[in-house]
Amino acid sequence: MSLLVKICGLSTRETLDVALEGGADMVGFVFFPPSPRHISLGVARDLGSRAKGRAVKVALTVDADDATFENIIETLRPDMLQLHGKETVARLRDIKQKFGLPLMKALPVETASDLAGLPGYASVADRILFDARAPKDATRPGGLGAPFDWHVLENLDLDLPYMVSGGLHADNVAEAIRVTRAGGVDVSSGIESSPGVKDPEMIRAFIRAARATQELMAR
Ligand SMILES: O=C(O)c1ccccc1NCC(=O)[C@H](O)[C@H](O)COP(=O)(O)O
Repeated sequence: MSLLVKICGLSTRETLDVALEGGADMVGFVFFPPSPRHISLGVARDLGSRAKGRAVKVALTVDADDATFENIIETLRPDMLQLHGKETVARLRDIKQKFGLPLMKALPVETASDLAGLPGYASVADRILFDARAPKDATRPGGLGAPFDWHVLENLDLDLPYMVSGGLHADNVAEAIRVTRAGGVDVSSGIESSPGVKDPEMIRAFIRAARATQELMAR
Protein backbone atom coordinates (compact mmCIF):
# COMPACT_ATOMS: atom_id res chain seq x y z
CA MET A 1 0.00 0.00 0.00
CA SER A 2 1.65 3.31 -1.01
CA LEU A 3 0.84 5.86 1.64
CA LEU A 4 0.85 9.59 0.88
CA VAL A 5 2.24 11.80 3.63
CA LYS A 6 1.18 15.44 3.60
CA ILE A 7 2.96 17.98 5.78
CA CYS A 8 0.68 20.99 6.02
CA GLY A 9 0.96 24.60 7.08
CA LEU A 10 4.58 25.09 6.08
CA SER A 11 5.77 28.70 6.10
CA THR A 12 9.58 28.75 6.23
CA ARG A 13 12.38 27.58 3.94
CA GLU A 14 14.00 25.58 6.76
CA THR A 15 10.92 23.53 7.67
CA LEU A 16 9.93 23.09 4.03
CA ASP A 17 13.40 21.64 3.40
CA VAL A 18 12.99 19.30 6.40
CA ALA A 19 9.68 18.01 5.02
CA LEU A 20 11.08 17.58 1.52
CA GLU A 21 14.30 15.90 2.68
CA GLY A 22 12.24 13.74 5.02
CA GLY A 23 10.31 12.38 2.06
CA ALA A 24 6.94 14.13 2.35
CA ASP A 25 4.82 13.40 -0.71
CA MET A 26 2.74 16.56 -0.35
CA VAL A 27 3.49 19.94 1.19
CA GLY A 28 0.57 22.18 2.16
CA PHE A 29 0.48 25.97 2.26
CA VAL A 30 -2.31 27.86 4.01
CA PHE A 31 -3.94 30.93 2.47
CA PHE A 32 -6.35 31.87 5.26
CA PRO A 33 -5.39 35.04 7.17
CA PRO A 34 -6.82 34.02 10.57
CA SER A 35 -4.53 30.97 10.57
CA PRO A 36 -1.14 31.07 12.32
CA ARG A 37 0.15 29.25 9.20
CA HIS A 38 -1.13 31.76 6.65
CA ILE A 39 1.53 32.83 4.17
CA SER A 40 1.81 35.90 1.95
CA LEU A 41 1.96 35.67 -1.83
CA GLY A 42 5.62 36.66 -1.69
CA VAL A 43 6.44 33.76 0.64
CA ALA A 44 4.28 31.51 -1.55
CA ARG A 45 6.37 32.43 -4.59
CA ASP A 46 9.62 31.68 -2.76
CA LEU A 47 8.51 28.41 -1.16
CA GLY A 48 6.73 27.35 -4.32
CA SER A 49 9.89 27.55 -6.40
CA ARG A 50 11.82 25.75 -3.65
CA ALA A 51 9.36 22.85 -3.62
CA LYS A 52 8.88 22.59 -7.38
CA GLY A 53 9.22 19.03 -8.60
CA ARG A 54 10.14 17.74 -5.11
CA ALA A 55 6.65 17.14 -3.73
CA VAL A 56 3.03 17.87 -4.62
CA LYS A 57 2.36 21.50 -3.71
CA VAL A 58 -1.09 21.88 -2.15
CA ALA A 59 -2.70 25.32 -1.79
CA LEU A 60 -5.20 25.37 1.04
CA THR A 61 -8.05 27.86 0.89
CA VAL A 62 -11.39 28.45 2.61
CA ASP A 63 -14.29 29.60 0.42
CA ALA A 64 -11.84 31.58 -1.72
CA ASP A 65 -12.93 33.70 -4.68
CA ASP A 66 -11.52 33.45 -8.18
CA ALA A 67 -9.15 36.37 -7.74
CA THR A 68 -7.59 34.65 -4.73
CA PHE A 69 -7.10 31.48 -6.74
CA GLU A 70 -5.54 33.47 -9.58
CA ASN A 71 -3.01 35.09 -7.20
CA ILE A 72 -2.14 31.78 -5.54
CA ILE A 73 -1.71 30.01 -8.87
CA GLU A 74 0.51 32.80 -10.19
CA THR A 75 2.80 32.71 -7.15
CA LEU A 76 2.82 29.26 -5.53
CA ARG A 77 2.18 27.35 -8.78
CA PRO A 78 0.27 24.66 -6.86
CA ASP A 79 -0.19 21.12 -8.11
CA MET A 80 -3.46 20.73 -6.20
CA LEU A 81 -6.09 22.95 -4.58
CA GLN A 82 -7.39 21.92 -1.16
CA LEU A 83 -10.82 23.39 -0.51
CA HIS A 84 -11.42 23.53 3.21
CA GLY A 85 -14.54 25.68 3.45
CA LYS A 86 -18.22 25.28 2.68
CA GLU A 87 -17.63 25.06 -1.08
CA THR A 88 -20.58 23.39 -2.82
CA VAL A 89 -20.28 20.65 -5.42
CA ALA A 90 -21.25 23.23 -8.04
CA ARG A 91 -18.42 25.52 -6.85
CA LEU A 92 -15.96 22.64 -7.13
CA ARG A 93 -17.11 22.09 -10.72
CA ASP A 94 -16.68 25.82 -11.38
CA ILE A 95 -13.16 25.91 -9.89
CA LYS A 96 -12.10 22.84 -11.78
CA GLN A 97 -13.41 24.25 -15.05
CA LYS A 98 -11.73 27.65 -14.50
CA PHE A 99 -8.34 26.56 -13.17
CA GLY A 100 -7.91 23.00 -14.36
CA LEU A 101 -6.13 21.78 -11.23
CA PRO A 102 -6.77 18.61 -9.20
CA LEU A 103 -9.04 19.30 -6.24
CA MET A 104 -8.90 17.87 -2.74
CA LYS A 105 -12.12 18.57 -0.87
CA ALA A 106 -11.93 18.59 2.91
CA LEU A 107 -14.96 17.09 4.62
CA PRO A 108 -15.50 17.83 8.30
CA VAL A 109 -16.26 14.66 10.23
CA GLU A 110 -17.76 14.17 13.68
CA THR A 111 -20.38 11.44 13.15
CA ALA A 112 -21.39 9.08 10.35
CA SER A 113 -24.06 11.56 9.25
CA ASP A 114 -21.24 13.85 8.08
CA LEU A 115 -20.58 11.42 5.24
CA ALA A 116 -23.96 12.17 3.63
CA GLY A 117 -22.48 14.79 1.28
CA LEU A 118 -19.64 12.51 0.17
CA PRO A 119 -21.13 11.12 -3.08
CA GLY A 120 -21.65 14.61 -4.52
CA TYR A 121 -18.14 15.77 -3.77
CA ALA A 122 -16.67 12.46 -4.88
CA SER A 123 -18.23 13.03 -8.30
CA VAL A 124 -16.04 16.13 -8.87
CA ALA A 125 -13.06 16.07 -6.50
CA ASP A 126 -9.90 14.13 -7.20
CA ARG A 127 -9.22 13.36 -3.57
CA ILE A 128 -11.09 13.67 -0.26
CA LEU A 129 -9.55 14.84 3.01
CA PHE A 130 -11.49 13.70 6.05
CA ASP A 131 -10.76 16.17 8.82
CA ALA A 132 -12.12 16.68 12.29
CA ARG A 133 -15.15 18.95 12.34
CA ALA A 134 -14.19 22.25 13.98
CA PRO A 135 -16.07 23.41 17.07
CA LYS A 136 -18.73 26.06 16.39
CA ASP A 137 -16.62 28.79 18.02
CA ALA A 138 -13.40 27.89 16.17
CA THR A 139 -11.57 30.70 14.33
CA ARG A 140 -10.78 28.34 11.46
CA PRO A 141 -12.28 25.18 9.94
CA GLY A 142 -9.12 23.11 10.27
CA GLY A 143 -5.64 22.86 11.70
CA LEU A 144 -7.00 22.55 15.23
CA GLY A 145 -5.04 19.55 16.47
CA ALA A 146 -8.09 17.49 17.45
CA PRO A 147 -8.91 14.03 16.06
CA PHE A 148 -12.32 12.68 15.10
CA ASP A 149 -13.57 9.14 15.71
CA TRP A 150 -11.73 7.25 12.97
CA HIS A 151 -14.19 4.37 13.28
CA VAL A 152 -16.68 6.56 11.42
CA LEU A 153 -14.64 5.67 8.31
CA GLU A 154 -14.23 1.97 9.19
CA ASN A 155 -16.76 0.73 6.61
CA LEU A 156 -16.18 3.45 4.08
CA ASP A 157 -16.69 2.33 0.49
CA LEU A 158 -15.11 5.06 -1.63
CA ASP A 159 -13.47 4.62 -5.02
CA LEU A 160 -11.72 7.98 -4.74
CA PRO A 161 -8.37 8.31 -2.94
CA TYR A 162 -8.73 9.81 0.53
CA MET A 163 -6.60 11.12 3.35
CA VAL A 164 -7.23 11.29 7.08
CA SER A 165 -6.31 14.31 9.18
CA GLY A 166 -7.15 16.02 12.42
CA GLY A 167 -5.01 15.74 15.52
CA LEU A 168 -2.51 13.30 14.02
CA HIS A 169 1.00 12.96 15.39
CA ALA A 170 3.85 10.46 15.43
CA ASP A 171 2.26 8.41 18.21
CA ASN A 172 -1.25 7.96 16.77
CA VAL A 173 -0.74 7.95 13.01
CA ALA A 174 -0.35 4.17 12.86
CA GLU A 175 -3.72 3.63 14.54
CA ALA A 176 -5.36 6.21 12.29
CA ILE A 177 -4.12 4.36 9.22
CA ARG A 178 -5.06 0.94 10.62
CA VAL A 179 -8.63 1.98 11.44
CA THR A 180 -9.39 4.16 8.42
CA ARG A 181 -7.28 2.34 5.79
CA ALA A 182 -6.68 5.81 4.37
CA GLY A 183 -4.24 6.08 1.50
CA GLY A 184 -2.82 9.27 2.97
CA VAL A 185 -2.24 11.15 6.18
CA ASP A 186 -2.10 14.87 6.80
CA VAL A 187 -0.72 16.76 9.77
CA SER A 188 -0.21 20.29 10.96
CA SER A 189 -0.49 20.88 14.72
CA GLY A 190 1.11 17.55 15.60
CA ILE A 191 4.44 18.68 14.15
CA GLU A 192 4.51 22.12 15.79
CA SER A 193 6.22 23.35 18.96
CA SER A 194 3.66 26.18 19.09
CA PRO A 195 0.83 27.29 16.76
CA GLY A 196 2.31 27.84 13.33
CA VAL A 197 5.87 26.97 14.38
CA LYS A 198 6.86 23.69 12.74
CA ASP A 199 9.42 21.59 14.63
CA PRO A 200 12.01 19.85 12.40
CA GLU A 201 12.36 16.77 14.60
CA MET A 202 8.59 16.41 14.98
CA ILE A 203 8.26 16.54 11.19
CA ARG A 204 10.89 13.83 10.82
CA ALA A 205 9.30 11.69 13.54
CA PHE A 206 5.86 11.90 11.94
CA ILE A 207 7.14 10.90 8.52
CA ARG A 208 9.15 8.03 10.04
CA ALA A 209 6.08 6.78 11.93
CA ALA A 210 3.88 6.98 8.85
CA ARG A 211 6.44 5.14 6.71
CA ALA A 212 6.88 2.45 9.36
CA THR A 213 3.13 1.88 9.31
CA GLN A 214 3.17 1.73 5.54
CA GLU A 215 5.76 -1.05 5.72
CA LEU A 216 3.72 -2.98 8.27
CA MET A 217 0.49 -2.67 6.27
CA ALA A 218 2.26 -3.81 3.12
CA ARG A 219 3.26 -7.16 4.67
O1 LIG B 1 -3.97 24.64 9.22
C1 LIG B 1 -4.69 25.62 9.33
O2 LIG B 1 -4.41 26.63 10.02
C2 LIG B 1 -6.00 25.67 8.58
C3 LIG B 1 -6.72 26.86 8.56
C4 LIG B 1 -7.94 26.90 7.88
C5 LIG B 1 -8.43 25.78 7.22
C6 LIG B 1 -7.70 24.59 7.22
C7 LIG B 1 -6.48 24.53 7.91
N1 LIG B 1 -5.75 23.36 7.92
C8 LIG B 1 -6.19 22.27 7.11
C9 LIG B 1 -5.28 21.11 7.05
O3 LIG B 1 -5.16 20.48 5.99
C10 LIG B 1 -4.69 20.60 8.32
O4 LIG B 1 -3.49 19.94 8.02
C11 LIG B 1 -5.69 19.63 8.93
O5 LIG B 1 -6.85 20.36 9.30
C12 LIG B 1 -5.10 18.92 10.13
O6 LIG B 1 -4.72 19.87 11.08
P1 LIG B 1 -4.15 19.38 12.52
O7 LIG B 1 -5.32 18.80 13.26
O8 LIG B 1 -3.63 20.65 13.12
O9 LIG B 1 -3.08 18.37 12.25
